[in-house]
Amino acid sequence: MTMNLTIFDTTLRDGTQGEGISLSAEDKLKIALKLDALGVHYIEGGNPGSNSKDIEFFERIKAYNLQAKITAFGSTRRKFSLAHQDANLLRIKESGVHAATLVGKSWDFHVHTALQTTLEENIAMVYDSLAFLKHNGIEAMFDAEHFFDGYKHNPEYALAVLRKAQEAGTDWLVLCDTNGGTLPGEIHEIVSRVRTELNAPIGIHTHNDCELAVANSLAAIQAGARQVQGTINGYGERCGNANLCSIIPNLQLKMGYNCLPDDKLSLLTGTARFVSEIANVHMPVGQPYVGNAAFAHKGGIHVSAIMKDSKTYEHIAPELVGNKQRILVSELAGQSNIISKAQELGLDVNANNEKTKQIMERIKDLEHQGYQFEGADASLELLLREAFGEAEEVFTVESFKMLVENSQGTLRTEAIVKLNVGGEQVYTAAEGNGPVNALDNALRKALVQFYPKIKQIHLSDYKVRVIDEKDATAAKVRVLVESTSIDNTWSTVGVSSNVIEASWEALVDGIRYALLNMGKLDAIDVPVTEQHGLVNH
Ligand SMILES: CC(=O)SCCNC(=O)CCNC(=O)[C@H](O)C(C)(C)COP(=O)(O)OP(=O)(O)OC[C@H]1O[C@@H](n2cnc3c(N)ncnc32)[C@H](O)[C@@H]1OP(=O)(O)O
Ligand SMILES: CC(=O)C(=O)O
Repeated sequence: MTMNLTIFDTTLRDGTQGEGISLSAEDKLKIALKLDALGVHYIEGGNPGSNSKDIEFFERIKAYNLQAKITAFGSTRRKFSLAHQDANLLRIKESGVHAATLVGKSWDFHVHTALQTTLEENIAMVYDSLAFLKHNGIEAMFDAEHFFDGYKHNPEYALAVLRKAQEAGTDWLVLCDTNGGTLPGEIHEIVSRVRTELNAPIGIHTHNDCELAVANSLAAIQAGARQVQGTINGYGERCGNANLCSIIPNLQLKMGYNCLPDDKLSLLTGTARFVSEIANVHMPVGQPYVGNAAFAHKGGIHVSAIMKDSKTYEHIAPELVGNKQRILVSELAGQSNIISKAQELGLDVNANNEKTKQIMERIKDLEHQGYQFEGADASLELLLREAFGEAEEVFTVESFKMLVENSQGTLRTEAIVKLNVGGEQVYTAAEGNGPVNALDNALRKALVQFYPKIKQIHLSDYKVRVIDEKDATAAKVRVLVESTSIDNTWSTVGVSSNVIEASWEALVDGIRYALLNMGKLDAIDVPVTEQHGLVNH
């Protein structure tokens, strides 16, 4: 029979202890709803004894009928005080949660150094605080902080703390590798020993300081732990917490445990990206399972095999976790990459096609010159469509000119562009707060009368990279431009030893791509004005 595991998400508590992560009560609500939809069992919402934002979260979340249990976090009572008078424990009770986690010391060194109290007083703090929760009808989890370090230094004391927590009626004993320095073999051995000594169900909470948080969580489960604590995308203090986006599919797809209902696992990628968006933290492309490149194939040999059977280079079907396969085209491409990409675009292509070989050579040559198409999907599409004769000529560029003038301390930048749109010549001038902005404005101004929909497009990112640094200011640069419309984002690339020219190339490709994809015809409904052929200012 498949074993059920309990997934405890602490993105909203331990995740926010990660550098650069700050969530408002509103952000926390949105993430909690997403986590609930994913099917996790516990959502640790924060620390009501810490700040009013968390108190607000616990108040507002009551309006929702969630499947997951919302839990509050706090620590054991302060030394030499009474649990029922402890401000932090009272805040937990007042938050109205039905489940709470208390962190307490299990390493004698910490008791002496951080708490500066006696080993006996710490044990009393653990007992009193957990008993307080139970007395108030709250499900209690004990996060035994630094348990593995504590066990290695003084196993009798570490186990005595757990025994006392169990005696207080604790529902879960959660063993924490707080400093993240323990190895998987040690975790397995220590969890196994704890299981022989105590009856309460065991949970695991690990940190990623040795890049082992996921491995350590799996080792604990193999040794009999039944609850895993972690965060979405591994956010957390220092190097982060255990990444649930890796732990859950490993446990469910590889080790045969039940973590989430089967139909929910496919929500994992969407959840990871949603949380990264709200937290405003860029996701590493290569993040396992849920990253953009987790199932992206670049090497020609890989793509050739993938086209025969995806299993040749994919450890699972990406759809199981809600991700998708991507084929990248670069100088490492073989014909298979081009064929696959072209097929995706609906172009008529086959391996015997001489054109495919020519395009491959052209892409390799352009990459050699400094272009990079794996990050410029739209430029690649234009290149392929042009090569297959399927790109309509929406406009051609006749010339452009830049003027940068410093007049009495005021900098003025103006761009003038000359285009040919359907046989008609258009000159436009526009100012901008810099050369790229001026070029962008002039280009749009020239085209908007033919294609009003370009008003919906804006430039959302602009990156410049120097390609051969040794040539200093004469070096070639690669410009990547990201453009966005209401429901789409695309990237284009330009390369030149002149940053203006590289930017112009990327800008023009960005607009051309948009016009081809929006459908040129639905834009011609605007009457042609007498302004055509004039210089607009
Ligand atoms: C491993 C973990 O991740 S544990 C969770 C860590 N998370 C956080 O700290 C975030 C939220 N924390 C906070 O908002 C604040 O630290 C608060 C509100 C909890 C406490 O704030 P303050 O009262 O100003 O104390 P401060 O943060 O400076 O120091 C912590 C105090 O708690 C004591 N303490 C630490 N752990 C425990 C514990 N398990 N049980 C009881 N007291 C503890 C410390 O000894 C220290 O007391 P001292 O001031 O007498 O030396
Ligand atoms: C409780 C906790 O976050 C830790 O020990 O790491």
